[in-house]
Amino acid sequence: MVLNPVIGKLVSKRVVLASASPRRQEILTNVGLRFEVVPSWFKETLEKSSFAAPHEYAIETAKQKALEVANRMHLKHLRTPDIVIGADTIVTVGKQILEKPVDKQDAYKMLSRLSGKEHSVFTGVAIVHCSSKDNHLETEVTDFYEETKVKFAELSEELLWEYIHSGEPMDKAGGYGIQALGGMLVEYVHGDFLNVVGFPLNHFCKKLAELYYPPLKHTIQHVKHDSIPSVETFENLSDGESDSSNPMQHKSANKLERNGVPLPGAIHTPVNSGSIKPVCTVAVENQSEVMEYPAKFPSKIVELMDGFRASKALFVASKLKVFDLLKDKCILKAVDVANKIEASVCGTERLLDACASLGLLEKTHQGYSNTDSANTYLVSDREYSLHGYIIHCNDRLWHLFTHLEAAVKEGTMQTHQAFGKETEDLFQDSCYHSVEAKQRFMTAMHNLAKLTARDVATAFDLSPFRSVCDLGGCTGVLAHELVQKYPILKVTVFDLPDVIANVSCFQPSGQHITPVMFTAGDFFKDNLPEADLYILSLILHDLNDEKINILLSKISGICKPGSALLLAEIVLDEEKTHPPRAVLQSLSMTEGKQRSGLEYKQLLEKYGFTNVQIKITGNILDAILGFKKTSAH
Ligand SMILES: O=c1[nH]cc([C@@H]2O[C@H](COP(=O)(O)OP(=O)(O)OP(=O)(O)O)[C@@H](O)[C@H]2O)c(=O)[nH]1
Repeated sequence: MVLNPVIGKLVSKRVVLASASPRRQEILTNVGLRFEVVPSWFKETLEKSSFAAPHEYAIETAKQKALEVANRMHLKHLRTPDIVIGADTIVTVGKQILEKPVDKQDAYKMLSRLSGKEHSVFTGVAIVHCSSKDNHLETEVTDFYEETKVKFAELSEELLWEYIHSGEPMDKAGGYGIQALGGMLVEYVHGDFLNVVGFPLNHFCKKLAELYYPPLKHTIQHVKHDSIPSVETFENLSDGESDSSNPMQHKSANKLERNGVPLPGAIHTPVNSGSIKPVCTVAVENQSEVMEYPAKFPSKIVELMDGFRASKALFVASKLKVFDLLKDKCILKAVDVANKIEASVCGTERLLDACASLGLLEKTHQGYSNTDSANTYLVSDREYSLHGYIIHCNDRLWHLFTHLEAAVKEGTMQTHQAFGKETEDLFQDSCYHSVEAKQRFMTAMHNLAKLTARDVATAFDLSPFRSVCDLGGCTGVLAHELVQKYPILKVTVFDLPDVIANVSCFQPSGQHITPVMFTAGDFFKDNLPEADLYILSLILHDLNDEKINILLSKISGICKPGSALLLAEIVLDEEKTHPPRAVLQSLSMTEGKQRSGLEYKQLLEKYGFTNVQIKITGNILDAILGFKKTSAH
């Protein structure tokens, strides 16, 4: 899933591959790039001896291929493409450059030259960004090359001719196809295999990442050197002002020149890491013109506009149990999935393609299969499955959010409008109306808790405590994490009788598991079990001030000095705009609210807890710990 964000940057662009090579088309299609193919008419006749090094020849040929297509498309009054990609692959052995053989005799000469030796394969790539100004085509070229070393075994005459007669060598640089029969001739490959096949995909993605996500000073520590930026890096960058689908807005971070004149702030790097040399049809421009670029593409907004479609595709695929069908490496065609889920073939195919585009499924010519992440999180019976929670999002939250406008206008939860029931009845109905619904809701909560419990349990040093009571601790996931980390702790989970009656099937098995105690009760009405550490995980944000007052007064009342209260909640930043997950949750208009770190501190202090510490875990839930005032305070 690391490549997708870079490739995704090109989704809204008209991309043209200026190549007739089916291998290049396949390599780029396989990673989800959408493009048109317009083979170049540029004749590969540049004078090789005029280039100082073979890779310069490959780069120049790639560039001319791409520019020929860009110019032709522009002149023919076809819509000017946004990006044209050209490539050229050559083989060098000694000082000789080998391209595609012209006939069998030529192939024979090439292959015998390569027999028993190591040679280099260079692919030059040009990424041409096009724009049309006053009907003039303007182009900016980013180019680079990749070298791979390949060693051939000694080839007998018989083998050589048999291979040539197979027909494979004729349209391939150096007279062989490493991806097919030619692979049998190869002893080793040092470097990028796909570069030999005709397109250095990894270097291409790095180049795109450089263009579309140049490192910013404050994010540099996230970018692994010499690697495609991680998803985290992309998110960081795309969330901020730096986000742009127009790489030309990042000139100062790239090596940019216009008509050979370095732009202000341009950084120069060694030639072989690629260079951007704009090729313009207009005269040298002055600086103010140079700085004029089209408005940046609103990728974040487009992503948000499409977000609801993506969510619903995930919900429906989960509801139809598509990921269950494709578990355990099962590969199915759309028609087979359609039969099993009793849906139309055309609809199923569109849904499966949508899931593939979202990185939830993989699509090959054999059919569709789960990605690793779908296997772990979307198959309904997996340990960390989010299936139950996704169904809850689909069946409940989705409907609530369709009434968001009214919710905002009225400032109230729209349960009645969405479901014809009041909130309390609805919860009872949807989550507990049948054994199955109860089980599903508890599984959803249980699995979500498994994702967060460890980080909450280890947020602070809890070794001074001897007994813990997790109020509303449901199936006891956090309780079990605590006894695992602090085996001498006596941990009690206190929850409603309906919940406690169903916790047994969620308990871990094994001889060495320290038991957790479960006590049924209502923390608003009943006496709380004694403990020197109380926990409220994901409780306070759902309660109104009155209920908070009842609960915190009660806990504070039974806490002895030195005892503590641990909250697990999402802590908002002080502007209350981050993290978005919590801010968006607030839109449900529950009677409670999300709070910032300062607000949690003040809340705990109000009920006699001091020395409040907050730990932002980096997980979904953060942790807040406050100690009951000792008499010295
Ligand atoms: O092991 C392999 N080595 C090379 C290839 C294919 O060889 C050609 C290289 O030729 P060129 O770069 O000139 O590209 P063309 O096919 O002529 O297409 P253009 O329209 O882009 O000029 C290339 O197709 C490689 O894929 C191979 O398949 N295996």
